Amino acid sequence: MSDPKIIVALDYPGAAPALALAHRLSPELCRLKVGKELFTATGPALLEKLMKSGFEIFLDLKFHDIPNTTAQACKAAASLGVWMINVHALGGRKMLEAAQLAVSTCAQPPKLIAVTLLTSMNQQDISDLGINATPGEMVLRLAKLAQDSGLDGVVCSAMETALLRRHCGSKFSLVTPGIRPLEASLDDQSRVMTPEEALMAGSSYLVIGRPITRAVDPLQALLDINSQIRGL
Ligand SMILES: O=c1ccn([C@@H]2O[C@H](COP(=O)(O)O)[C@@H](O)[C@H]2O)c(=O)[nH]1
Repeated sequence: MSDPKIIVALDYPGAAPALALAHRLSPELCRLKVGKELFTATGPALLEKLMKSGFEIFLDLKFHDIPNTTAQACKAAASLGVWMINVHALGGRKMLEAAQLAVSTCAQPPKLIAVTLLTSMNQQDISDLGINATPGEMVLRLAKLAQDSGLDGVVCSAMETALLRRHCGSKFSLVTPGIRPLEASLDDQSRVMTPEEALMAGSSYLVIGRPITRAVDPLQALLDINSQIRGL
């Protein structure tokens, strides 16, 4: 089976545009991400349709709550048959361990990863929270916590990928949004890298939304990026 590196973020308000795009793409070229907007609008029914078309799904709901609530939410998400789910590392060790335990008891456990520091955030945003650390220091600390808690990987920016590869090893999944091809608009992202830079630094998977979904020809945009990263 192929292991496409690109995860296309289906950030749409409803099922119709998401399915229209999915029908133009193919599971050999990409995986798909369903996030808060689309899942809140459509629920599990859309996931079933996408999975029937052969796509592996990253269900990006970023659970962050007390341990019991997060664990039960992870169990419910895992039962949907998706490839990967996530929680916020800032929920802390007890929450992460509870989530991991809940997922591990499922018949077909999805990958479980933790969001470290959102790729939209920069040094000023961290300082505003009263945290005295650089993005790299904060991401490393949260990634180690996620790894110690038994998770499969983290969401980070590709700017931290090389650092995390050194400290967390080659098997830890590093899933990186904030990917922007050269000359693409940054939109609301702060810590960004190009697809080639991210994979050369050691990213496992690249989450890409608007540079593909808002392209005049989304399939061509995906094919272009796949050809830029071929062999990396
Ligand atoms: O730190 C994070 C965590 C999640 N995301 C999600 O990834 C995509 C990125 O979309 P673009 O259009 O390529 O900016 C989006 O669904 C976010 O919710 C993230 O960007 N950063």
